[in-house]
Amino acid sequence: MSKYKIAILAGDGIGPEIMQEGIKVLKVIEQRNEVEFDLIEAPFGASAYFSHGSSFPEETQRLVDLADAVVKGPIGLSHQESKKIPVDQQPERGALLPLRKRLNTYANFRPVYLPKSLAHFSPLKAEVIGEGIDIIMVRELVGGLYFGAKEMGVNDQGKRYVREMLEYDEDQIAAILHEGFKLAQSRKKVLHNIHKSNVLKSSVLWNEVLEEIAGQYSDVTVIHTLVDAAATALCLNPGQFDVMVMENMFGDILSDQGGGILGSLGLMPSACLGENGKAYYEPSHGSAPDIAGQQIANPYSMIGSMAMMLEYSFNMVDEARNVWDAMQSVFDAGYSTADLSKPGSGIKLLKTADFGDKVVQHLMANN
Ligand SMILES: NC(=O)c1ccc[n+]([C@@H]2O[C@H](COP(=O)([O-])OP(=O)(O)OC[C@H]3O[C@@H](n4cnc5c(N)ncnc54)[C@H](O)[C@@H]3O)[C@@H](O)[C@H]2O)c1
Ligand SMILES: CC(C)[C@H](C(=O)O)[C@@H](O)C(=O)O
Ligand SMILES: [Mg+2]
Repeated sequence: MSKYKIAILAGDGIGPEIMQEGIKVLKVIEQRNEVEFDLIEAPFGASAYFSHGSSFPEETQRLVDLADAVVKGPIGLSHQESKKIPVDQQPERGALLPLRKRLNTYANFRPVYLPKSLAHFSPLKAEVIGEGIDIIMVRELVGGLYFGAKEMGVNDQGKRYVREMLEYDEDQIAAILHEGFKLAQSRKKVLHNIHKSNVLKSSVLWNEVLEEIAGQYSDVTVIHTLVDAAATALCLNPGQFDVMVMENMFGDILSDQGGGILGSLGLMPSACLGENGKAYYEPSHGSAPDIAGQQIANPYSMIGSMAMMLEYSFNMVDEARNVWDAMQSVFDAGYSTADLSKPGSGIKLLKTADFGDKVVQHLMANN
């Protein structure tokens, strides 16, 4: 019997609601495999700030250090509410970025997936979706603008100013590019390198490093695309992309655009991987304060993140596949949550918990 300790950080907004559905799925996986999941909940995010005085309390820090994997719901407050917390202690700066740094999860895999049969979820025309969308965005997660030196103050002319640095060294760049190349090798052997070397020196170094290591992956074709052009191409012809590799900020923005072309951020799971098995799993989206507490959020992103954990942290590849298939079966049967079931769409509406229940039913049926 394998035993795994999983830190459960439910987070804010819709976090607890969608986490609940992911846990339902893990319980099923546990029942039918020689595996035991020790699920340990811990405070994290704005809710933790209010209850414990810190958005990443020490007890949670200790837990993520010893856990075999961490699953995390989205954190954060609405723009207005966030003013109740001092800027540096807000959960994005005070919890999420420190979690990424602590586990050194430099490689963030964000699948953007929509089979042809679900093209009606997308705001794009069926002919634009073509044979479907099947992209994995590989985002560098512990460098760049997010973690560079920052300074704010008043300059010699008495003007307030800010300076934040986009910093990378060659090892950080090589590490994420290797991830992109290896993934491309296991898929269509095409790597879209997303950059902005016409302006940013960071992209010039990025591309230099890419040229240096590309020889190790001679079976992979590299296609260079400027990030702004990539944004357009994602809307006009998403089918041209397979593996896209990019720095932190580009990946943040393009992955949300990925959710847009699918039809909902609720379809965006992700895996954040580091060295020596360190990993955490989270939806790509935020805490959705506009719909929190109403049981209308789509838990696909959270359940999908758990499927990625089964595959990457526990090597339970078949069960991960079963989870994806079960979610697909719910959609194929004509159901979805409110984000994808607009009035008149003909799609039968499910509450958050009902979606989780249906996934469980399909999983059990596929035993
Ligand atoms: N990794 C994270 O924890 C993370 C990621 C992004 C944003 N945030 C934080 O979340 C807060 C809200 O940010 P935002 O409103 O800009 O973005 P958001 O991703 O929370 O929401 C954007 C839109 O997508 C919808 N949406 C998101 N997830 C959904 C789901 N599972 N099902 C159905 N609809 C869904 C929301 O209702 C909203 O209309 C902010 O505090 C932000 O900093 C956290
Ligand atoms: C909340 C925020 C810090 C985070 C990011 O920008 O990385 C989020 O938008 C994401 O995409 O995970
Ligand atoms: Mg984002």
